[in-house]
Amino acid sequence: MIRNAEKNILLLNEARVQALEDLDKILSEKEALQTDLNNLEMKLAETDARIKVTAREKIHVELLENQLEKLKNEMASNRFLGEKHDLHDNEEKLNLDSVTLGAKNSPLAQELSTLHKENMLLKDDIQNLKAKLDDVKETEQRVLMLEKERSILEISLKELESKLAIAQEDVSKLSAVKSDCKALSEKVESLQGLLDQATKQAERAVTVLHHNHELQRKVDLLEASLQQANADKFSSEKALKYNELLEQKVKLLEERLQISDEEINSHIHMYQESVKEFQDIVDKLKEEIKKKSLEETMDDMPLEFWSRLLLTIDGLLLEKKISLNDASSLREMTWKKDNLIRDAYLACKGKVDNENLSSFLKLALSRPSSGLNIVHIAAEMAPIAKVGGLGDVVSGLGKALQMKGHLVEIILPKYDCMQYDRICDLKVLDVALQSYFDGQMFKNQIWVGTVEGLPVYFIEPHHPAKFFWRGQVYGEHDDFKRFSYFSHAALELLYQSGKKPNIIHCHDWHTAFVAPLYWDIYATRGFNSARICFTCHNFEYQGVTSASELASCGLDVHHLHRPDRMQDNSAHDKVNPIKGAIVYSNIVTTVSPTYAQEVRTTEGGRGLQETLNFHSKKFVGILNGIDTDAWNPSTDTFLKVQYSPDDLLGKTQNKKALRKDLNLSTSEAFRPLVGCITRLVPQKGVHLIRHAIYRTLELGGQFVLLGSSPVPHIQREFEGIANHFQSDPHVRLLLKFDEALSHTIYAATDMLIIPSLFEPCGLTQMIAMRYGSVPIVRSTGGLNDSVFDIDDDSVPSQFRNGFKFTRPDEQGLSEAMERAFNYYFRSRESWQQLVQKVMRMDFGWDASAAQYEELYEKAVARARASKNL
Ligand SMILES: Nc1ncnc2c1ncn2[C@@H]1O[C@H](COP(=O)(O)OP(=O)(O)O)[C@@H](O)[C@H]1O
Repeated sequence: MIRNAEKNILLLNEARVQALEDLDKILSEKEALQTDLNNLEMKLAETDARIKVTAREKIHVELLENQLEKLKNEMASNRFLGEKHDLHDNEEKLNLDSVTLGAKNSPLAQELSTLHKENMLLKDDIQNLKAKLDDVKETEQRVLMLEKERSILEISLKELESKLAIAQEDVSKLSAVKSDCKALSEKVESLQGLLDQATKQAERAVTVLHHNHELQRKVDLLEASLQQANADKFSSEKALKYNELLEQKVKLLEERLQISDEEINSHIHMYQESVKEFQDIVDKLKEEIKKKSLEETMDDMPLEFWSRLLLTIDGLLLEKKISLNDASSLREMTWKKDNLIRDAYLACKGKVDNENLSSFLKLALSRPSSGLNIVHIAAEMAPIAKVGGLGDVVSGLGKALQMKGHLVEIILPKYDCMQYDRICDLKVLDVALQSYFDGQMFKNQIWVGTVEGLPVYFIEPHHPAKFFWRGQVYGEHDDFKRFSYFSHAALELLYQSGKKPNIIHCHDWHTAFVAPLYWDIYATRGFNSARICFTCHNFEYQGVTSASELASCGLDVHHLHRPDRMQDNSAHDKVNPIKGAIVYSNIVTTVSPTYAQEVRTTEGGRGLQETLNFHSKKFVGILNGIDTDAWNPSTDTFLKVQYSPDDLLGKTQNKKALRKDLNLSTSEAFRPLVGCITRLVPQKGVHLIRHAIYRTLELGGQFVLLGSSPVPHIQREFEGIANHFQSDPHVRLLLKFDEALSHTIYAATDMLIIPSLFEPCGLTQMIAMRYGSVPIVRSTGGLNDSVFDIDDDSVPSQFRNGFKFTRPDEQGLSEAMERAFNYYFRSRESWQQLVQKVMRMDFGWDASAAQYEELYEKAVARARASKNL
């Protein structure tokens, strides 16, 4: 296997070299063609110039021809006049004229003919140039073709490179297996040594045994002689003495025999011991190998494989190629990562089409499973459709739950503006899902693919309003319609595919409709296996709208437009989707414990405090995590140099590189670089961000802001500040959304500023810490739960990781910034220790996912208990 992989790598390398050579050739050909093209373009320019001269000469010729025509006319009129005037005078004039004309005519005719000739020549030239022009066009087409070929080659080169990367991964796996093998063979070798030793001892024992036999034979002989001697005992004195001697000898020999017997026994014992030891080790090894092979079969396929398999099964079911029973058995096997289904799928070469469908189906088995089936219905998912933290949560939490053995599936709208290159194996299913909206049924195309190893369903509505063909995720005038439509279609998909999820998890107001739709419409149709979990990522956005709008997605307005259901607590003629989800869900969460407290107060609840307090038993705050694979400075490919807490040199190099890229002064390497990565909305404390820029300059630092605003006046204000600092050596404002740049800023900065007025959770402070950028934050919401002040003695020192301020004003922020700068300038060593400490803190999803898991399990258990009653 190793050799094959190595061979494959060699082949890939050769192919890569070949492709590079081809590319070089094409490039040099292209260069030659480019020079030809340049020459031809020059000739063309020359020809143009000549054509212009020719045109000018042609005009000249035309002028002369006009003159000639005039003269001829004059001659004719003279002839006419001659009829009226005196003949003599006329003859004289005529002679005179003809002389003049003769004098004028002959050089003119000559000039005319030369011009004519020239004209002809020029015409020929033009023809030639046209032909050359055609050649040039042809060459251009060839260049275009070559460029196409080049891009095809570049694509195949990229493919080869990615294959190479996979092969290299295989090699690294193989090298791990190799080292295991090495360890095993070392063990076998030592066992072999033991065995050799034992064999030698056994051989020695056998020799001793032989020797003993020899002695025994001699003893026997001596005994015979003794008997003989005894017989002759009385015959002679000599014989007596000889007898005594012999007896002594026999005694001696017997003693020796006994010793040698003991020796043999001890050798045999030792031999038996070492054989036993050998057997034990062999048994242990067998056990280890068995365990390893079991582990390998569990882990040998990436999660991606299982997700793809799952989507294949769902596709077959939706396309009605397999029965619901078969589908659920196969889904369960996939969910349990069953070897049988894996092998069958691989045997079908990773394709389950009509031909091998029946053999694949034979594998249908049903076994009970311990994990839950969790379906997230959301408007965002990182990295394909991310606007803010919600996208990160859907994929981060989904991956963590998948790792814990649950079957996690995601349903998203199929936006036109997704990052399609991050979706694997995207394909459309041969099924048209019908869903209700505005009194009619509409067709939906269902797409499937995997994102970050998670199975994802994309719903593409065939609705004339083209709901998800808007070039953006949110911010459309008809968002309420778009997302209530999607919520309904998502439930319809689950219902029609016959799935029986344990948990349906919806997020924010965009999919909050799922809760009332599920309980009022779908549960009454028998689709009631699930419990609903609703997470509100920000209570500022509630999707409040006129009550009548609710009817479009099939909900009953009269039934829901009530104070205890969906009626908005402030605008009584309106409905509030978030309130509906709080009322209708089994579990309601928000994204940090502090924020969960804040929204239950009048100041923080945005009108929902009473509803939340009423439903407080099912309401809890769980701090979000971050995706530590996606946010990892030691593997981050967006960075110039990767680094880790044990090797911070890379961080310095990233700082230098960013300063250079942004044209900031690099003269003092130690000058602190402060960053801010944010949506520029009032929630984020825009006036404090502005203040932080000026304060940083006063404190001797540099400032980089990456952010954009959906609020026009804020965007304009920051454009003004950006222009003001356009060529400043210490401040740069980048007013856009740029994922790659955000990674480089986290890596380059020494501190990150987050002066939010309120912050449900906030991810930037956790990402910043992972990249060694110390957070300066306002103590609110999730910032309060994840950042602990360096100077706060009430917190154990190992948890202190940043600088916090309470009052949301300039003075509060300035004070925290000053403390941070003082800490930075006081001692490089202690700052570095702080950087290392914050980088090592665990902000992964594991702990938070475990809390969600517990909530889900409790809700499912309650549901089971109530069914059994
Ligand atoms: N201009 C930007 N360019 C790139 N990424 C950004 C930008 N602004 C914010 N982000 C990213 O969006 C996420 C913000 O999440 P969070 O702190 O929860 O704020 P919110 O969800 O309120 O916008 C982070 O991953 C952050 O890196």
